[in-house]
Amino acid sequence: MKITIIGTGYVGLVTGACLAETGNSVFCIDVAAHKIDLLNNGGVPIYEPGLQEMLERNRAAGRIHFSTDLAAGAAHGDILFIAVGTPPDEDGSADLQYVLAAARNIGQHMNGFKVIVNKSTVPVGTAQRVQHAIAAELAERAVAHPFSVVSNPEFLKEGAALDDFMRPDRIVFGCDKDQNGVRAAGMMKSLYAPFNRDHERLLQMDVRSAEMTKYAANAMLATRISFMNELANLAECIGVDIDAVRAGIGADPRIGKHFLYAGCGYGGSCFPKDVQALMRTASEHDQPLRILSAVEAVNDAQKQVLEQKIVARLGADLSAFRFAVWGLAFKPDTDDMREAPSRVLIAALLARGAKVTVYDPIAMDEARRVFALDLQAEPTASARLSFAAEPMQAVEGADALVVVTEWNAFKSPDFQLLRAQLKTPLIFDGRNLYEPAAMNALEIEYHAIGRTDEPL
Ligand SMILES: NC(=O)c1ccc[n+]([C@@H]2O[C@H](COP(=O)([O-])OP(=O)(O)OC[C@H]3O[C@@H](n4cnc5c(N)ncnc54)[C@H](O)[C@@H]3O)[C@@H](O)[C@H]2O)c1
Ligand SMILES: O=c1ccn([C@@H]2O[C@H](COP(=O)(O)OP(=O)(O)O[C@H]3O[C@H](CO)[C@@H](O)[C@H](O)[C@H]3O)[C@@H](O)[C@H]2O)c(=O)[nH]1
Repeated sequence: MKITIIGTGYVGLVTGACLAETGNSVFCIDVAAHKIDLLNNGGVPIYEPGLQEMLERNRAAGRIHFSTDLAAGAAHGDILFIAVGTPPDEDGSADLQYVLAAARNIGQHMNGFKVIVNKSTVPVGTAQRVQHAIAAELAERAVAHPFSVVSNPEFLKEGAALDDFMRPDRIVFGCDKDQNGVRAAGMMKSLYAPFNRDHERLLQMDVRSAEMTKYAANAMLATRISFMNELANLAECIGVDIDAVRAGIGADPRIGKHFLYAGCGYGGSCFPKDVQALMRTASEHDQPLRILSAVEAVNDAQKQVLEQKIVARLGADLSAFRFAVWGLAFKPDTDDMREAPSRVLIAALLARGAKVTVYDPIAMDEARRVFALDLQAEPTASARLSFAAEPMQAVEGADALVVVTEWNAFKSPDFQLLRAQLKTPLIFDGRNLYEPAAMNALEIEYHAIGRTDEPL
């Protein structure tokens, strides 16, 4: 099929690559000319495992093209995916300006029957707004091309995006019941057939329910994490190991063992903004979601837990100390630092006068960009932040190591070397990577999340 993807970010680029991989002719559009130039020169603007290779393969086969030409994009695809950002507005609601701009562009240039698919995460009712935006442009042009707007939210996780897309748990899509909607549903089923070989993955529903499903999924996952983080904080006070509790409750299939890890808070471009947007929708309808208010408040507090542990151990004035920080991305296997807990921690340490040396296996370029912005008004703090070329270099002569992201490379370091490199054998671990008993044996003082130092 002929497919156009509008927006070549994490979702658009992965969607485009995977649909090209299954043989479709894919045209990717973005307003950011530098991204399109990079893609046309063989580069990839984001880090996502396997993406570079998949794009190369499909580019060589002539199945994927990149352009800033919206008119050509609107003409190319029978199915047009909108995969642009929906960042939080000032009041927490999803900012739909990019989605509606893409819709207007489609209306200005479409040239026949089109299926327009909302892939972006958008509030209930957005498909209708997209529909009106396109219809208004068609009316302006005095043409009457038929079209249908479909909701097809995306559930991929960064760092595992290709696998999630190629082998999805489910593909949710919502279509209208009118003639164009039925035609659109048929085209969606054909497009996704290669990802639905067992005939169990496609979940068709009405448009509004599909829109809501995305927010419900992220809100449920965020709730699990805040629940575990709050229990972890209690566990520390009463001599309980949260990791043992996780194993114990996770064995119940009604709870499940996945996505139950306590840590230093959830980040990323999705959970924080989607929890906020759903709360906003709820309060607009006078149905406040009290659980989600708590989920958000717990997460904001959890991002400060490492700082609190450091202050409890070393004092409020940290100007005599230098900290090594391992992990900057909001999770492993991505370069994405949007809402990353590392940013909250590093800002707090610098504000308390500390020196900080950071290391991340992939996100170093992004970190330089992000901290240049975060610290632009604070040159003295900025001067106390340095970037290491490898993990042990960050640790050398540091007063403590703080682990913020659970990259594989941090899971089994040479502990003897680590101990020797640190000025003080002191670790604060926001991701519970190490065994407290083993740290005891190595005479490393170890502070983790919700764990005791009792040998297991
Ligand atoms: N990142 C994820 O893991 C993930 C997963 C599932 C769903 N989502 C949702 O998907 C959407 C996109 O997220 P993302 O992380 O890919 O965003 P992103 O910021 O990485 O990419 C968005 C892209 O859209 C482009 N763009 C903006 N306006 C445009 C326009 N009018 N025409 C063409 N291009 C335009 C931007 O230049 C940018 O390259 C969001 O709604 C997000 O909530 C994200
Ligand atoms: O047990 C866990 C699991 C995750 N996290 C944290 O939660 C955040 C989000 O992680 P993850 O969900 O793996 O990454 P995302 O790429 O943000 O993916 C989420 O957000 C996407 C965008 O909406 C959805 O498509 C995905 O299904 C959903 O998992 C990260 O900071 C993790 O460190 C924990 O603290 N404990």
